[in-house]
Amino acid sequence: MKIAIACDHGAFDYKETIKEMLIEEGHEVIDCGCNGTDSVDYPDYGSACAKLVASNEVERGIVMCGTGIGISISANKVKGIRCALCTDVTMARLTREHNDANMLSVGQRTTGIETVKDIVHTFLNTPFSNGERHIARIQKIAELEK
Ligand SMILES: O=C[C@H](O)[C@H](O)[C@H](O)COP(=O)(O)O
Repeated sequence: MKIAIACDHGAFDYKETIKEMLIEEGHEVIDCGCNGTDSVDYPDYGSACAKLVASNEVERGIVMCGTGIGISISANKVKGIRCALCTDVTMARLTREHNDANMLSVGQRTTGIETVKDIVHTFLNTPFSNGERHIARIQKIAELEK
């Protein structure tokens, strides 16, 4: 799968770990930064990653910051993005099945790395349920963007 990944300084270590894991597993990863632990602004990186997803240059986006909150809010400002902040595997499964989330957000300061690895695998491997009620709700989200 072609995946874009981004973080701020608060999640640089996790971004590097998850990027390496995905590449080892055979995914193509586009790294949108940041590139170190010097303080940066998460909207810059969250939006860069989200634009690659929205333009279909990549299939999925994964973003990270201290909590995962700021960078997910930023990603969700880009039209067509459904970015889900997940703190456990159940949330990752349900956001794929119910929301057809195209981006995942996690927090380095809030969620352990082994849980994050499981969340990422679940997010990438769970298909959308295609349920009629879910499709109708996602269409309503899209209407809000008009
Ligand atoms: O939602 C925002 C993120 O958690 C940021 O990673 C966090 O606010 C950065 O905080 P600081 O600049 O104090 O490292």
